[in-house]
Amino acid sequence: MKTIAIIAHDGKKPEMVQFLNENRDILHAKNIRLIATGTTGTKTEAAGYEVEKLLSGPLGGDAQIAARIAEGQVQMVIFFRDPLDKHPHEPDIFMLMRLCDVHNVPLATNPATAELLVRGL
Ligand SMILES: O=C(CO)COP(=O)(O)O
Repeated sequence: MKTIAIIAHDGKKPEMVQFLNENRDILHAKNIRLIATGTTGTKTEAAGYEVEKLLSGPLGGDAQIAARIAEGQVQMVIFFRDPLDKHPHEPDIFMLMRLCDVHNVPLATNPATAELLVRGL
């Protein structure tokens, strides 16, 4: 079973919910397991998905997902970043993205890319 980590900054959470709604069939058909940072996870549950919720991003959620990536437990990351906002946990965000590259884990940072990745599952 593949695990996808999903994360969205506040300004991008509506787009994440829309993405999850639009891709429900494929995610269910492929038996995907979801993990998420705290608030993104709450929105994901509200959209009708089962999801393992980690800490909220600013409290270490990105770092927790980064650790899972380093341990080989995550096969894809969908991270809708808000490029127009500042984030106090920027170092954690960079660490997560860096570890995707270190471990060759597909990373989508916008819905157009995420759509292509999910179609390739
Ligand atoms: O801050 C985040 C990613 O950097 C997201 O965290 P939340 O899902 O808890 O809002």
